[in-house]
Formats: sequence, C-alpha cells, structure tokens
Amino acid sequence: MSITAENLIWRIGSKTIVDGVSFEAEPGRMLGLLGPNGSGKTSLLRLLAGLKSPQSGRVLLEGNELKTLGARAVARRVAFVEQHATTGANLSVVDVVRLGRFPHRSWLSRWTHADDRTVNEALERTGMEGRRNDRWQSLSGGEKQRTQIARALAQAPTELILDEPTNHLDIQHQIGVLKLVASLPITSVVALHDLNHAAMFCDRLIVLQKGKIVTSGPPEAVITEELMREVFAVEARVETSPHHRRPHIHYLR
Ligand SMILES: Nc1ncnc2c1ncn2[C@@H]1O[C@H](COP(=O)(O)OP(=O)(O)OP(=O)(O)O)[C@@H](O)[C@H]1O
Repeated sequence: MSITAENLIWRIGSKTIVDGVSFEAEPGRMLGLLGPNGSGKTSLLRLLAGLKSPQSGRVLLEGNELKTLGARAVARRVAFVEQHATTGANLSVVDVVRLGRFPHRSWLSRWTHADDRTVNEALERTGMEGRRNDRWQSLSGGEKQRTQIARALAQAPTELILDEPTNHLDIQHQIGVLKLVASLPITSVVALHDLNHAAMFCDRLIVLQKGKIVTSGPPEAVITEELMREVFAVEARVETSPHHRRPHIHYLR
C-alpha cells in the first residue's frame, strides 16, 4: 500500500460529503477516481493530500498516518495538482516549475545542477520547454494546467494526486498527460470525467456517488452498462476495444 484511506468521513455542517471511504492505492499504479458532479471527488483528494482533515478515519502514507508527518515530509513525497491551480505572483513558467523543488531544499542549500535537470525534464515531459520564459499570466488555461503538472513532476513525488488534470487540454495533450502519468513509476490518484480515458489508462477505478464508493476494481469490472445507467444516468453500450482491450463506452443518443 502506498496511500491508504480508512473509513474517511468529512462533513460540512449537517451534510456528509465524504461518507465512509476506504481504499488502498497500490504502489506504482494509476488509480482513477470517477463520479458525477458533486459526488465528492475533489473533497476526497483534498483529504488524501492533507489539505483537509477528516472528522473521522485516517489517511496513511506507507503505513504512517498523514497527520503525524510534518507538512514538509508530506510535500517531499506527495504532489497535488488542484482543479483550478493557480499562482498569484508574476512568475515565469520555469519559476513556477522550480517551486516544485522547494520541499527538497533547505534554506542554506544552493540550487544544484540536479535541481535544474529535474525542472528541465518536467518542462520537456509536459511539452512546456518552449514556453519556459513566458509569464504565467500570459498562458492559456491548458498551458497553465500543463505547467502545474510540470511543477508537480519537479517535486519528484512518490504519490501524485491530480484533480481533473485534462479538463482544459486539447485531445493531443489529454492523451499525452494520461500516457505520461500511466508511464511514471509512481502511485497516482486521478479524478477524471472522461470515462473512456479512465478505462484506457488507469489500472484500477473507484466510483463515488454521494460521497460513498459504489464500486471499485479493474476497468473491465467497473465500466458496465448498468453503472452508466445507474450512477451516470446515461444509456450506453460497453464493448471491449479491439485496439487496446480495455472497455470502450459508446454513448447512445
Ligand atoms: N467548502 C465547502 N462548503 C460547502 N459545500 C462544499 C464544500 N466543498 C464541497 N462541498 C460540497 O460537497 C459536494 C462534493 O463536492 P466536490 O467538489 O468534492 O465534488 P466533485 O465530485 O469533485 O464534483 P465535480 O465533478 O463537479 O468537480 C458538493 O455538493 C459541494 O457543493
């Protein structure tokens, strides 16, 4: 186990947003988090990243309770790209990506060639190398998204948490980001709305509805016509793709 959620409950007032969620994210694998709007995906990811505390239950990182680890220790291993990640300061793209190195450096240590290499590699992997000196504020929504993913990669995390990382991206970059995350030898937990992309790239899926896990498992067990009807409220046919052997959803009109 890399990230473990044990019976997580998070409420706002009398409303239970995350309702008894337990799962294990396996080391090095890509776990997709699915569910309709408002089902609690973002809230759950924020609990996993330690940005919110559950009213009950625990998040464990390799067996250690998240809340007993210091913020810096967590930042050294967990990278989180939020849905509307932004940065206030007037930074260049490369400066934003360099922020990813901070958890690994002390006040006195110098910026090293290894730091530069990690930053350059992150820019290349996300296709942002050619924009490195541009101002953050001048980027399009998709370019900002890719820069934030580059910042997360520069953090060299062992756990990567991404909240709808493809939502501003054109199709080339959607596929590119998912391929990249699937190829990384790290644990990832990724909220996605595109169910076909989730089925193609994730090793396992969890489906949330009203804050509870309704089903989980490998894509071929999770993505069914019944799930499409009962959880996502659409009629669809699900077939095994002859191209990648994963489930493929045909939505019906
Ligand atoms: N800070 C908050 N205050 C009040 N309600 C909140 C808060 N955060 C989340 N919620 C509510 O919790 C529910 C789940 O929200 P969340 O953003 O986790 O869902 P989601 O599955 O990520 O949705 P989406 O697919 O639309 O991004 C929603 O009904 C939302 O209004």
